[in-house]
Amino acid sequence: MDIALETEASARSVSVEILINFDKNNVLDYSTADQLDSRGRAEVREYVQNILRRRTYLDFLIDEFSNVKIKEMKPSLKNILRLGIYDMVFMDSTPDYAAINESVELAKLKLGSRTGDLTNAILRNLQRDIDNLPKPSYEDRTKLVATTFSHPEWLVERWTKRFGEREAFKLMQANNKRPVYYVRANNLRTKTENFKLRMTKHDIDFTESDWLPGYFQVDSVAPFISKGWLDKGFCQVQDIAAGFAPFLLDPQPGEEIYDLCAAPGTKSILMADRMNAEGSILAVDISSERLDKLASSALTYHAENIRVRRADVTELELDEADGVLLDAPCTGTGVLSKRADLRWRRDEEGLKNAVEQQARLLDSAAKMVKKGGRLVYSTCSLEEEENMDQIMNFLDRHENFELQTVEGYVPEEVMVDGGFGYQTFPHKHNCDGHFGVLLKRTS
Ligand SMILES: C[S@@+](CC[C@H](N)C(=O)[O-])C[C@H]1O[C@@H](n2cnc3c(N)ncnc32)[C@H](O)[C@@H]1O
Repeated sequence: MDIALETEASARSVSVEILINFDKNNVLDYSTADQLDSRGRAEVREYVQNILRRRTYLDFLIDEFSNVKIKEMKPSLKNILRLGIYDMVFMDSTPDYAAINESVELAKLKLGSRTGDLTNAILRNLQRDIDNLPKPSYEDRTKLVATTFSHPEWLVERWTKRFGEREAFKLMQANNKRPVYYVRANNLRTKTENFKLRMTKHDIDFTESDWLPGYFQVDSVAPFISKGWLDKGFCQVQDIAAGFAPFLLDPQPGEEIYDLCAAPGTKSILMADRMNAEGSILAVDISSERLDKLASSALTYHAENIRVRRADVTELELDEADGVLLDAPCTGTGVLSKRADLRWRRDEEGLKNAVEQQARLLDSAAKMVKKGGRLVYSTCSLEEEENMDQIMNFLDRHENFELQTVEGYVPEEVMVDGGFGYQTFPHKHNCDGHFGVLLKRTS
């Protein structure tokens, strides 16, 4: 076997392991991919996210072409078939015979020759109908849509009710596409103009955004990894909508800034850049593992004004700062293209818990803002309870805060609520879904 094929074969096998673990434990753990080279690791992430983006539809196809129902299948067979069918239906670059052979070999290796034969039979059945695949035809509309677009039924119901069916379809379609990527030039290590020249010199295609300075939409982040530009701190991979919250806080050189819920730190680094690393950023997070990543990034990016503190924000007492960013933990329904796993890990109960946790975090964050100071609240959620409803409830509890306009900080097309907040949507704005507001402490 040549090296490329060998890498692909092991990437398939590792992907299946990761998907089995996800089915069993609801945890997406890529550590088994560490044994592969960088290309193999990238392939594993692609495979896993692609399968998770299409999971319900793939399971529907398995049931259509197999005599053994998916409910009765072992997790390993289920995931080998999902991967094989994904390749055959969605990947033009993999010939069907190769997808079938690889899947059969993997099934034999993991489950024995009889399961290899079963895999072969199911995939060959599908291959015969590949140009005329069956479509889900359930009477239950929610189930039909959930299967077609591979989203959980609770989200289908919620979004259809809120946006109407046509727009909900567009949103789900956007979630099932390959994500859009942006890189941001880090001016603490290079200058945006030099970074542009560097990309041009290395024949990297990019589109400079006119939404925020220093952001470039790119096809893939692979060249930035392979050329070592992330390790050298020349640029960060950061969705442009994730950049809005730090721009809204607008930290100035010399100010005292708290980044609560800061890890892994992409927004802290951006703020350090905006402050020219002058003044102070205290980056707080409850997770030491994620804070370690933040501390190491701060070194890489020359963000010398960042200090880190491990703490639960709801129990933290600090002096009042000029500006506080609360980038709260949330359901993440705005990032389901990049984090396809989240759609299977979230439910209505999780949404309720997130809302309660965000309210507690907001109340604590409010205590750390000095009079006249700013508080930015942001999420990567599309859900109103986590976003503007959350802020309205906060304002009911805190009369000494008022909403400020976001005009002048973010592009007009993403402004909501008369300019008192921003919200991006994957199907409308060609980026992840993020929400944010700017609050001022008045007394
Ligand atoms: C949305 S992520 C933050 C992303 C980060 N701002 C960035 O841009 O890289 C939310 C973070 O909140 C942290 N977190 C959750 N509950 C917390 C708490 N009670 N106190 C402090 N951090 C908490 C999580 O560990 C997680 O790192």
